[in-house]
Amino acid sequence: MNLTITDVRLTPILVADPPLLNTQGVHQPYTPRLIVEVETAGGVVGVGETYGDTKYLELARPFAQKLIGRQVGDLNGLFVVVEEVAVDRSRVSGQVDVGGLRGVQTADKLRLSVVSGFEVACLDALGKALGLPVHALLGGKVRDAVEYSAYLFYKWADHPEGVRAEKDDWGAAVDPAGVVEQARRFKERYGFTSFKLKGGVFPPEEEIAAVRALARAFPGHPLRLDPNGAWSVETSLKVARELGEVLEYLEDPALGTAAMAEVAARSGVPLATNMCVTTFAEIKEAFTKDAVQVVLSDHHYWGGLRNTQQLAAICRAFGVGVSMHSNTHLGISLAAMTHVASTVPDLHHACDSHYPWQSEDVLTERLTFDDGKVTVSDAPGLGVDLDRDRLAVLHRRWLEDDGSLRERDDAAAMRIADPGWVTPTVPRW
Ligand SMILES: O=C([O-])C(=O)C[C@H](O)[C@@H](O)C(=O)[O-]
Ligand SMILES: [Mg+2]
Repeated sequence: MNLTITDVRLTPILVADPPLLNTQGVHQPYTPRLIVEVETAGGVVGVGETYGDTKYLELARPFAQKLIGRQVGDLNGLFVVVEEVAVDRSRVSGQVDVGGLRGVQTADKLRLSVVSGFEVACLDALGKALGLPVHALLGGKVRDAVEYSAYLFYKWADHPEGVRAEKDDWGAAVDPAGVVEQARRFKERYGFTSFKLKGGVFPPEEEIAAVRALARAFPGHPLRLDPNGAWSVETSLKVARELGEVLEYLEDPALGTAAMAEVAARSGVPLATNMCVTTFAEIKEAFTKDAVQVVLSDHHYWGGLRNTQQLAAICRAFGVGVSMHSNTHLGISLAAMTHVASTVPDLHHACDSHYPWQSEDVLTERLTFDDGKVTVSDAPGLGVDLDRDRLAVLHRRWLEDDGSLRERDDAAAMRIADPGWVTPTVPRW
């Protein structure tokens, strides 16, 4: 079996996204993703998916060229080769800014975010070539299904008038009643039993009221609130006092390890993060200061499925919980998340996924949630098939875009509705 990589195809696409609100603004009507295909001399094709903004494409293109002639099973080599690709320094700030819903922005992290799409594609190809599911290549599943939580968002019924968009059927959710209604639908449609509300949108009192309404409507169900670091330490402590009884955890209430450590020390509520621990380099300080009790991994920016397993092992050693974060993603990534999550022994919290918000996909068959869970596929590779016609349609949308949607920019999308909008400084409350 010849496992030499002979071709790597990169297809940037724009996928429909509803008007979901977060502390920065609102989601654009279409968001960029990159689909990676790795083909071997034996004719096997593996697929991966990652961020599709220009800064990722700029790295992915030269990286793809360097992989031709290498072995698809040389996963460690991906991390060596990517170091040879220069990162445009103007693309990284080295800071956690409020635009960084995913934490610090570094050259390494940019590279890892690109590698992850290729690592998944290589694992898919390797699995298909060997007749083994990706979870087997990762050491084997320890569960047959992976549980996800309902990812609730404040949202408008529609994107601003005059903006080209796909219509969704979720309606508006801008108050406690709307949030509860959205949660009911999530439960009805997918069977989710835990709920996460994306906060940092309205003043904390309104978000506290929404979580209380959820607690009344779904007694005993795990609840989370995530304002993406929008609150001060004092506000975080107030919310923790008011909601401590009903929250499974509070996610990134305040920005940065020092602030998180203070909130953790002064409140009894467990804190989760996908903002202050987003790289291996950030682990030591955060764990030493006991700043977080749950790390929400994301294989995209941690550098793939095997790095996610390494993160889980470190968390285990420190008695810190692990679960998964998600941004807008398609079925390839949901399959990848499910494979890796199935191999992590102590996964004690339902993982996040935006997938229910994505009405479009590039697969011949969408993945489904049953009782809030995705069944772990035992088919070779990821167990998904690319729909080339759909891929072409979504790529055409990217080609035809004048450039305004090719970079995800929630603040710019908000300015269409509210021309005076500027990305809020933090703490916002
Ligand atoms: O858990 C989180 O912090 C996120 O999911 C960040 C995301 O960027 C989310 O807020 C979004 O896409 O609006
Ligand atoms: Mg978060």
